[in-house]
Amino acid sequence: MSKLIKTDICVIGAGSGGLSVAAGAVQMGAKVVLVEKGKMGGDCLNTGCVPSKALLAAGHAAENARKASRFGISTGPVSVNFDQAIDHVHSVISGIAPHDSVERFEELGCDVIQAEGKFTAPDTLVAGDSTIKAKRFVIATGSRAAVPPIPGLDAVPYFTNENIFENRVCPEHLIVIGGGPIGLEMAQAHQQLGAKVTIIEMMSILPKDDADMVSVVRDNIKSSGITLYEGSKTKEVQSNGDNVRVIIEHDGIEITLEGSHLLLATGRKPNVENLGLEQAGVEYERTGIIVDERLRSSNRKIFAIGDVTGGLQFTHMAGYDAGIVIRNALFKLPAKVNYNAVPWVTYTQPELAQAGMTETAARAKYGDSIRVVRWDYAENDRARAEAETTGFIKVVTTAKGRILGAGIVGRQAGELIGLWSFAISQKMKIGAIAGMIAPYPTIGELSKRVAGAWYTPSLFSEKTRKIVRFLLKLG
Ligand SMILES: Cc1cc2nc3c(=O)[nH]c(=O)nc-3n(C[C@H](O)[C@H](O)[C@H](O)COP(=O)(O)OP(=O)(O)OC[C@H]3O[C@@H](n4cnc5c(N)ncnc54)[C@H](O)[C@@H]3O)c2cc1C
Ligand SMILES: NC(=O)c1ccc[n+]([C@@H]2O[C@H](COP(=O)([O-])OP(=O)(O)OC[C@H]3O[C@@H](n4cnc5c(N)ncnc54)[C@H](O)[C@@H]3O)[C@@H](O)[C@H]2O)c1
Repeated sequence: MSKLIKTDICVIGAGSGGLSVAAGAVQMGAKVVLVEKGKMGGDCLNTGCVPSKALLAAGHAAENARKASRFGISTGPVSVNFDQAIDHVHSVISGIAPHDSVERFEELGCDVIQAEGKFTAPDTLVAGDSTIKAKRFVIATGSRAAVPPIPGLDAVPYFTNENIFENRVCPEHLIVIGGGPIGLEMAQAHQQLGAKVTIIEMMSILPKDDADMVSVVRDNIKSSGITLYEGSKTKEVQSNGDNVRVIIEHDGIEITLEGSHLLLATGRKPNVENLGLEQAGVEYERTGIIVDERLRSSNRKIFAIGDVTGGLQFTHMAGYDAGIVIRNALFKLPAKVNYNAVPWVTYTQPELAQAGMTETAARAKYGDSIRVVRWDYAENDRARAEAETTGFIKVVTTAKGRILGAGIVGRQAGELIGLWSFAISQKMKIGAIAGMIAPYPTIGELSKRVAGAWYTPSLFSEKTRKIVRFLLKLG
């Protein structure tokens, strides 16, 4: 017999977004039901950020050992135990899992239902043997790998992010279709752990990032031995015994690639199916659930957050969205999203990080009045000491110096971008960063130096020299 539950908030999906809403709302006194059909923690913990960064860490460790000779340290040939690298991945997941677990959320006071949720009416969701009536619903059902319509794909085995972290044998030759962040991070992790890797990208890699910065990543990917085909169409996939054959068209020429394994990293699809969205009066399109600036769907009592809305698909954005929903649903405040200062990072070696507008986006909005300043890692003493001088920081401002965007490609770029995201969100001018005291020698000095470079043309000009000479004459 069906159990009727009446609640304040019902959250569907216990990934980055859903867990943040549930934890926040219940600790602020709301009655919360959390519905999850799969693993608690969603994509980020189980098949996304956490395993990918753990596998990259293993790859980077192998690569750093290989490169140790530049410091006069000899390691001998580096041998990789791939199975143990995957053990590391799963131990990281298990270490974080209690934080996202059913037990923790029940302890916080949530009613956790482990079943698939489906709306049957605008104010009713059915999950397992429970019928839930809530004052507000939050859809946080995430996304999954999009599988492109490549002929032959249904007849060959392939990895997506959902099963690649279960593979315990290092691929002899991994063919990756898609050169976005998933494709590049997984390509590099596998290459550094000993696989031969080929990437096929139909446009150009990392299309959402600054082209100058992407070219640094591209050079590094290629010089590491990964074969990269950009602007290439995947025409067909065939199985060949234990191998997979991928036929591509590159520069008008047909090329047949033979690999041991195939990874699809060709973007995401929102999880909108089987949710009863029509019964709930929630409109959606191919890219996801349609929401307004307050993250309300076409049914004003149902919010949608994170990947299922198809916007910026990052864990920190799902968390940010959660905060907006809490303010709207619990405190009845008309809080709206502001994505002006959003940071994101691709965790390859070198890392690529962006916050706010790229140069191209800023030029499109403000024209040629913008100013662009740049500073190279090669000019940074810490980067020299660590023999990691590849990369640069680029900052885009208005003519008057308000920071519009910053991009960093190089060592620890992801750690450095937070300062710029903060500065953009606070509408700061570049002078605030130029005036900051940065400890020496840190990679972080790059931020101060690039900000200082903004003033170089006026500071070291003939006009300044004249003023200084005049003032000195006064005694
Ligand atoms: C390989 C990879 C690496 C990534 N790396 C990063 C990174 O480094 N940094 C970063 O910021 N982002 C990264 N991301 C993106 C990040 O994982 C997502 O943006 C984030 O997980 C989205 O959170 P979410 O809450 O919207 O969805 P999810 O985390 O996907 O959670 C949705 C949950 O809803 C559940 N669900 C779905 N339908 C139903 C239903 N009908 N009933 C009940 N439950 C349901 C699902 O089982 C799932 O648990 C990565 C993604 C991938 C795939
Ligand atoms: N470090 C991070 O924060 C991180 C890491 C991984 C994923 N993510 C998130 O997950 C999202 C999904 O990542 P993704 O890399 O799958 O998607 P993506 O959309 O960013 O990139 C997919 C790439 O595949 C290419 N592509 C699509 N179809 C193709 C085909 N048939 N043949 C060849 N190339 C094809 C596209 O041109 C694109 O460059 C990202 O946009 C990001 O939001 C974030």
